Amino acid sequence: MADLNDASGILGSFAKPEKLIIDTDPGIDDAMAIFMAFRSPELEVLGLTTVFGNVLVECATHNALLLCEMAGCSDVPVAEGSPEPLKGGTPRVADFVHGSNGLGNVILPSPSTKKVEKSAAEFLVDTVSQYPGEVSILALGPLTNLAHAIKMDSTFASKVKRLVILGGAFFSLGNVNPAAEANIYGDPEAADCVFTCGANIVIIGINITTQVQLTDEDLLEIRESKGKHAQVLCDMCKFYRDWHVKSDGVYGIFLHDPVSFVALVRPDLFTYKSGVVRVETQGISVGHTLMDQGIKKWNSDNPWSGYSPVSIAWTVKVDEVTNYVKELLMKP
Ligand SMILES: O=c1[nH]c(=O)c2ncn([C@@H]3O[C@H](CO)[C@@H](O)[C@H]3O)c2[nH]1
Repeated sequence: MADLNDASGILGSFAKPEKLIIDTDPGIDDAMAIFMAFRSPELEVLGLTTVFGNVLVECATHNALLLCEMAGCSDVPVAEGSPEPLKGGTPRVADFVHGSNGLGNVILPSPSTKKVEKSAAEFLVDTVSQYPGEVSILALGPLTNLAHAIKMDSTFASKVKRLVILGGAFFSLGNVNPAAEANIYGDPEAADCVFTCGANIVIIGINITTQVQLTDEDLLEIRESKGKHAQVLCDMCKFYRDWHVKSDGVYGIFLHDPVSFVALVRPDLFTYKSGVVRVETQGISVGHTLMDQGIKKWNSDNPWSGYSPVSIAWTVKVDEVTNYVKELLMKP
């Protein structure tokens, strides 16, 4: 497994950018992470795949196309993914966090491009097969598309370079309820499938992402900067910020998706623990993520036994990650 604390592989050479697919449900903090990825020369964004989550999947696709266009990257393919969780039923959406259009109710033009014909799972499987061992995936929403890809191609997991996931709350409170974080709660069966698939996985939980915030002062500084997308992002963030005041008493925003993006490009700014992670799929704690850290030798097998370990972010260099996000958002 790659040494997560060694960033030299990705940062040492700009000669060969790392191939990346972003699986996303944009979403205001998704928009930030997507813009950040497009502004990072060490990455080559091969495509966006969309999923329900912060918004319905049709809205996620609309927003993904629009964000690509705003970034000047309208040639980047967008493949629409799952409208519902693996087991079916009405998807849970978080319009109370992101506004009814997912982008803070900011009025924006419609995209002029269209989604590709392939489904998200087909796009993931085909692209990863085209470049085995070379494509990383940044997963910012419920893990339904990835679970479909794993079920579609039994070699998918072994061919993904790195899978960096925003999801879960490790040994801390969720944000849907005390047990569960929104992305995992949105499709717990998919999350359990992905976490146990054997891929090279790094999970960034909200126990990490809630430590990294932009204050109202930071948002003002970004708005007044010459950052390429600073104005529009700050407009979107008004709605998101008001939710944080109401929900968490925070006069600012949590940087969930941007922090996960930073973990992709600057893994050295985090420490990690390795262990098997399972997801509760029933009962009052549905969506709860629980890691066996391997500290205890169990007397008998349990539902964690026999699966490959994943890495979960354990600590974060808060100031350095915050500054990394700010600098990228303020880049002209
Ligand atoms: O349902 C939600 N409730 C929240 O409080 C909340 N805060 C942020 N989010 C979104 O869900 C992911 C993190 O759990 C990110 O995509 C946030 O935008 C939330 N979703």
